Amino acid sequence: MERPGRLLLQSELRVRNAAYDVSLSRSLLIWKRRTSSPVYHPFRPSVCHSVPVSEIISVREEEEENGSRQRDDGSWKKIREREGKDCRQAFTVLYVERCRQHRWRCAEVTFTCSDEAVCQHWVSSIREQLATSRPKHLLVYINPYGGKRQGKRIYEQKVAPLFTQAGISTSVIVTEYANHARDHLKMEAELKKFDGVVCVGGDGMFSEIIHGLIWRTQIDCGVDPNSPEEALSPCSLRIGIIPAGSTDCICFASVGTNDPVTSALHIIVGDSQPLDVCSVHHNNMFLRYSVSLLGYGFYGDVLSDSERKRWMGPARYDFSGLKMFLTHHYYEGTVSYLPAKGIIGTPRDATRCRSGCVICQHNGQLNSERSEKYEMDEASDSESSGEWRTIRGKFLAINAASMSCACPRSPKGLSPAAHLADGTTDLILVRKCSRFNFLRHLLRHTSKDDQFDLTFIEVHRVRRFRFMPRHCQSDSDLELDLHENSKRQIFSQICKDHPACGCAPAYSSWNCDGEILTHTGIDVRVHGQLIKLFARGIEELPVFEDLSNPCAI
Ligand SMILES: CCCCCCCCCCCCC/C=C/[C@@H](O)[C@H](COP(=O)(O)O)NC(=O)CCCCC
Ligand SMILES: Nc1ncnc2c1ncn2[C@@H]1O[C@H](COP(=O)(O)OP(=O)(O)O)[C@@H](O)[C@H]1O
Ligand SMILES: [Ca+2]
Repeated sequence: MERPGRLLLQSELRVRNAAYDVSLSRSLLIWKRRTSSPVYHPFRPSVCHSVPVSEIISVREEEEENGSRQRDDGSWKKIREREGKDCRQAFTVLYVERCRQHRWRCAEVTFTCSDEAVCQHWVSSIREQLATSRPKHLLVYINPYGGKRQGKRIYEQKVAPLFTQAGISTSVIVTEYANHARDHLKMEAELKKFDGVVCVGGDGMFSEIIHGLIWRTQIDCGVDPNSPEEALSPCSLRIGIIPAGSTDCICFASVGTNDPVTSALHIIVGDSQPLDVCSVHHNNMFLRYSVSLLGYGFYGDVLSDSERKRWMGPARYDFSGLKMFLTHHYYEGTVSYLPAKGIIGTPRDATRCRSGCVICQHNGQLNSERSEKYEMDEASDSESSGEWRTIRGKFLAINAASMSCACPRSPKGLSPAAHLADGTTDLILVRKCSRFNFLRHLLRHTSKDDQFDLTFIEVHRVRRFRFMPRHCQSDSDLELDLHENSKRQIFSQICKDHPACGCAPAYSSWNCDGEILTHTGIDVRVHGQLIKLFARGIEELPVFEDLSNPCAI
């Protein structure tokens, strides 16, 4: 916890029936019970509370009317009788309170004092401190169709009242069809009017939002969004995610929980978390962006199968997950990748990306220096200097995790040590193995055991990678392979159209943040810290009492 710093204001105020020394600095609001209070008890330790100013949600004056007080929002609150006759003026501070499992809730404390001018001075001083980096106008998109179809209700009941309390104005659009939000952001939205965009939905809905926003930013900055070699311009508007989808992995991996109230509070206090974005191209043609999982094989098949079972809601993933595990398809192809050099951290680290992550800061800085130095073409430079590595094989899954991909199904995620904003993605290759071994790997996503500590798994931290399915390889490659497996190749082509015959298909599809890609051969490049979320990364859970707590001083 921060030290208080220079005091802006200090008064004796009352909380309920007790006198408190209350102080405000740029960083902290502290209220400490005075020992001279009439209700002071010698055997009870003095009570001291402190709240970082950055975690104050709002402050409101309690207005007096007919002997009782009325809140700014119109609800009635009897303060006078409770607090003694000399206490006439009151204000209430709403602030963030931490609960279990990274959840935040809104707590409040009402201060009273006899002097109206003092009271107003407090309210205006606190409001002044809240003025920085907080959103005032937000553009909200709600997907009424995602998850359990509760997006609209979640927003109206849990989020909108908090935005109102915090004095945030909103423009709300309930989407009417897929890609409505994306196209509105691309072509219509008056972005200058807003301080941020809010996405109410799942990972697929978030994907729509970033596609609209990144595209629009590139057009506004004169950057060609189609070119795989262009350095993309970062988006200035932050994005808030109110989880209302099926997996909500982007929210879970950046906040630590899928809880609409917690997300709303991170938006209100104006948190900022940069995020890496991968661009995906096919033959120099832009396909999509991805921030969490790009998965071929197992996760691609689960997604394709589950889309046909949307009526099941989020349970569709469990059904299709089990089905695809039993199907046990493997796919052949070539993966080439450009290892991330000069960075700190590896995918096998014990350290995790947490709030204020120093690895993201260090590597983020390195990436921006690199892109200034080598603006030309990093990829072809490195290709000629032989930095690319190539692996050919049979894979059950090829996954690129640009963040941990933690979610309620797998609380540590697909790549537990991946970072939100280090400019890299973790490329996980699961080679063909027995069902039993694949199950061991999958089960380790849900336990403490290392899912990479298996002979058929390899993981690399990369800046760029390419995948080419075997049947799309060059003629010379194909000639070599034909001798080895010509029969299978012919059958698998046929069997893609006739799955009933029981042969394995030749191709899977890519699961790109929960959306299916139409092409299998792809070129993926990480753009470090391209977007920003209203989040602060997962907070470290307190292990022992913080000795720098100002209340202990
Ligand atoms: C037999 C025990 C198996 C346990 C395996 C658990 C592994 C789960 C890892 C899940 C990683 C999820 C990565 C996130 C993907 C989402 O982007 C995507 C779309 O989300 P949404 O739009 O909110 O629906 N979700 C999925 O692809 C679901 C994958 C589920 C796999 C079982
Ligand atoms: N009004 C709408 N009707 C139908 N589909 C929509 C609508 N709005 C958004 N979508 C699409 O719904 C899909 C799933 O959305 P998402 O919010 O991610 O839910 P889920 O997590 O359940 O997949 C996304 O592909 C998104 O483009
Ligand atoms: Ca990353």
